[in-house]
Formats: sequence, structure tokens, C-alpha cells
Amino acid sequence: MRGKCSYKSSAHHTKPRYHQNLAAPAMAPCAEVAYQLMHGAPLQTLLLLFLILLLHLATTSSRNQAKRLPPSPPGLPIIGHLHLVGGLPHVSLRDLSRMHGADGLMLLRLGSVPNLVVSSPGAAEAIMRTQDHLFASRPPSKIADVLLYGSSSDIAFSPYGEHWRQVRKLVTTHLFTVKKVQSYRIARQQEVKQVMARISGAAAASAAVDLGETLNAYANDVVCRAVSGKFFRAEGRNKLFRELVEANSALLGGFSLEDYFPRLAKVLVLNRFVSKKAQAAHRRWDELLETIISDHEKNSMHHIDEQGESDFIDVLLSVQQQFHGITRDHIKAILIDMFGAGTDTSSLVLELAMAELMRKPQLMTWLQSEVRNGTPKGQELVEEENLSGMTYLKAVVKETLRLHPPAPLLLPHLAIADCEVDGYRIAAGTRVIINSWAIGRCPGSWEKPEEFVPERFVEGSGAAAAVDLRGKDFQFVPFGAGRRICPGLNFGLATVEIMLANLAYRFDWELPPGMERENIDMTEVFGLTVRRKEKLMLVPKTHLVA
Ligand code: HEM
Repeated sequence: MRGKCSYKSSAHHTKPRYHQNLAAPAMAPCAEVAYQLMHGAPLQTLLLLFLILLLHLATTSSRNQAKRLPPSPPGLPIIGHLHLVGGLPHVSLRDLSRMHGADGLMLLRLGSVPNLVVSSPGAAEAIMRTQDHLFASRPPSKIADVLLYGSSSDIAFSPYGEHWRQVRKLVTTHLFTVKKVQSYRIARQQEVKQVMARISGAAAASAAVDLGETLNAYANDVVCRAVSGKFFRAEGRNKLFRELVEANSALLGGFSLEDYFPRLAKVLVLNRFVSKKAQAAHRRWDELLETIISDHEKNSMHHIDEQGESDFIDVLLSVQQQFHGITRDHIKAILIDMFGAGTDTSSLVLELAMAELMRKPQLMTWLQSEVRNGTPKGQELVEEENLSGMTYLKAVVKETLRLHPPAPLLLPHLAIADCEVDGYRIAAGTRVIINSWAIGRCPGSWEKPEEFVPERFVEGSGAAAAVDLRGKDFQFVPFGAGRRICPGLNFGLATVEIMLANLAYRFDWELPPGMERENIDMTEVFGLTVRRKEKLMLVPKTHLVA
């Protein structure tokens, strides 16, 4: 589909500078014409005039075209701006955008592909609200095709179109309603209880816990359980799922050669090697999912949980007929999305919240006193019904998402039509990178943008308190916004809040001997999600609940 569109964001007032220097090139030819007219050679003069007019139109129109592209830093032949991206693209793209961008927009050529980098709330609004219909697609990815049963089977990597609309509707109306997410309350509670028991064991032995690893297993188990019912631990399936999620994340993460040199990648051995790895991972996924789906088909009644609610696979199988053309492969691709999108994201938020709280013990104390005072005396665990009044807990989660959005560049979007954003021309086929990490640290929107200050989100503390994370306020888009906003938002927040509350309720936390708070290393490693480079090892001390 190709079409025209035009947008001028209300947040920006800088006019595109199309018309400068237009008079200058006409000066010398004008003098020539005047001379010709005075010396009486009308035919040649008219011809000359006509040629000058053509030349003038050609030069000004090509100059206007160039001016109307978003600004770019100087690039190199062949690789374009690829060398400027670096190991932490969300950081380097923010810095480049500050130096070379205008109105939060910058155009980079990465290999042979144009990329629009979006780094301000106003520009994000233009892309994900005003012209969302033109930017809601995804660029093609060969690796995603191999892993996810073709180019449009799943949700996250499917191009904008009828199939995506169907599968998106399927999950939002059947898997991620508030009611459905609440129905997994007991399952979450049981998973939290298991983790607390493991941490209590470490506390009794005065041993350190690898918190990242523990929380990743928890988030994986919560998704596993919602997807495939309470027997998900049978035959070590939860561990296998975790292994496969890691394989996908390594294959899909980062800035890959095939994305930026699609033609060249076809002939390179490296590409075949990556493809083989993707095929191997795909076969393992397929085998595992096929077994679990067949089990469900044979035995559907066994998967009804305590609330009378069925797991994702049951739901998908039962509504398959209502959704036109949804095949078994589509179901498998959707399930792979659930694991990929739902595991690392939630566990990273938890790990980073704990790392930030360990760096600022006063904030940990505030959180602990809120959670301990807000839970009925003698209760073994914080339960979901206790969370509603815990405003500081929610503020800590929001602040973690602001400073450390797990998917800092969201997933890539794609322009499906030629259009105009803030006066700049964007060509169909341009990839769009929305830097949610940079937007969350935008000095125009946030006070002390680089500091971890959960209080900013507590009611009564100022304008930031009302800022929403559900895609309405474009200075804070950790879940994206518009048509492609994360459909698992409620599921993810529920997974995070109940665990963080219990970590603060049940334990006091210390650093391993010899380690100082200032030395907690927040260095990041970039991938499909961004994780901490160093393990977060903490020593739990059991807090006795009276
Ligand atoms: C704190 C937890 C989470 C965060 C921060 C998060 C963040 C995101 C982000 C940034 C996107 C891309 C939005 C865009 O491209 O504009 C996304 C997409 C998606 N997320 Fe999440 N997510 C979380 C949890 C989950 C969970 C638990 C699930 C499912 C179990 C899930 C399923 C998905 C799916 C299926 C998509 C693709 C949507 C589409 O392309 O239409 N997410 N998420």
C-alpha cells in the first residue's frame, strides 16, 4: 500500500527551512538576460530565459527534496551510519540525535536501509498516534520467518494487515483481558511462594542468591503456567522453554547484518550459519509445542485451573474456529511470542528495581515499610488484593520502567507509505526506531531525568505523578503506544508487582561481603531486551512476619 499523508506536530514549532538560498543562483543569469534584451536578440533571449527557468526549477526542487529529509550525521559509503551505532544503540542513538537530530527526528542509513530514529515525546506522538496507521507495520526479518512459521504467523513480527489484526484481536479479547489476567492470581501466588521458599533456604544458609537467574526462572514459570496449565514442570518443560527463549533472544536480538544488507546477506556463509541455528531452534520449539498441544487436545478438561479458567492453549484451540484462517502453526507462533515477549521483560524490570533499591537503601526502607504495613498481620505472603493501596510499590515499578525500559528501542516499526512528519519527508519502507529509553530520560519532560526517584510518581508530588504508562502520555512509552502497544501489559505488571512486594516483605537484603553499594554495576548489554552485564548477587535475611 502506498499513500500520502501529512503531519505537523503541535509540540514543535521549528519550521522546516525549505526556502533559504533560493534567490542566489538566479543572479548571474538575470544579468545575462538583461544584457540580451538591451541588445535586441529576442528569440535567443526567450530560449535562454526558458532554459534558466528550467534550470532554476530543477535545482530548487532537488534542493527542497534534500532539505525535507530529516537531518543525518555525516555517513560513510556502503555502511552509511552503521559504524556510529555502537554496542549500546539506545545510548549512541540518543547522543547522535542530540547532536544531529531536529525535533527528535534523525535519519540514519544503516547499510542499505533508511532508518528514522525517534527520540522525543512529540515525534513519538506523531508516529504512534497521529500517523500510527502508517507506522504500525514491522520490517521483514528472515530469522523471525524461520523461527515463527513464516513472515506473518505470529503477532510481534507480523506486518500490519489482516492476519495481524486477527491474531492481535484473538489475544486481546481472550488472553489478556483484565479478568483473564486476574484469573491467574492464584497461579502467580503459588509461583511466588515457591521462590520465597528457595530464597528462605539461602537466607538460612547465609548464602547469596543470583537474583537475575531466580527472577528469570520465576517469570518464565508464570508464563509457562498461563500458557500450558499447571503441569508445566513435567519432564522439565519449563527449563526447556527457558532455554529456547534464550536461543530466540540471541537470534533475534541486536542489529543484524541481514537487516541492513539484505542482498549481501543472501550470499554470505555467515547468514547460512545463522539460518541453520534458527532452523535448529525452530525444530525444538515445534517438537515441544506439538507435544503440549496434542496433550491438550487429548485431555482438555485436565487443564481447567482453580478459577475454572483454561490455559492459553485451551483458549486458542477453542476459539480457533471463530477466527478466520488461524492454523495450528499460527497458534504455535503466537505461543512462542508469549514466551519471548513475556519472560525477559518482566524479570528484567524486577532485577533492575532491586538493583536500584540496593543502591538507595532509604528507598528500599520506604518500600518495605509500605508493604509490611499494608499487609494484614501474620500473613505469610503479600497477596494481590493487598496491592491496591501500595502506591510506592507502583511508583518504584514505573520509575524502573522509565529509567530501564527492558525493550529500549521497542520493536522496529516500518513506514508503509510515503508520508510527512513534522515537515520532513519519510519514504515508504523506512524502518522506524523509537528510542523509548531516550524519551524516558528527556530533560524537557522529566526533572532529574537520570536519577532513580520513584517519588515523582506518587500522587501529590507534581505533574509527573499523573503520567500514564499505557500509551497515552508520549514522554513515557515503555510498552509502546498505538496499535502495536504491548498486549501483555497487565499480565507483565501483575507478574512484577506481586513478586517485588514479596521480596520487600519477606526479606531484608544485603550485599555480599566486601561489596559496596556504589560498586553495584549498572552496565548494560544490548539484545532484543537490555540486561545488566554483572549478576546481581544479594544476601537475603529473613524478616519475621509478626
Ligand atoms: C514489564 C513487562 C513488559 C514490557 C516492558 C513489554 C514491552 C513491550 C514492548 C516495548 C513492545 C513493543 C511495542 C512496539 O513495538 O511499539 C511489546 C510488544 C509485545 N508484547 Fe510486551 N512487554 C511486557 C510484557 C509482556 C508479556 C507478559 C507478554 C505476553 C505474555 C507480552 C507480549 C507482547 C506481544 C505479543 C507484543 C507484540 C505486539 C504487536 O506487535 O502487536 N509482553 N511489549
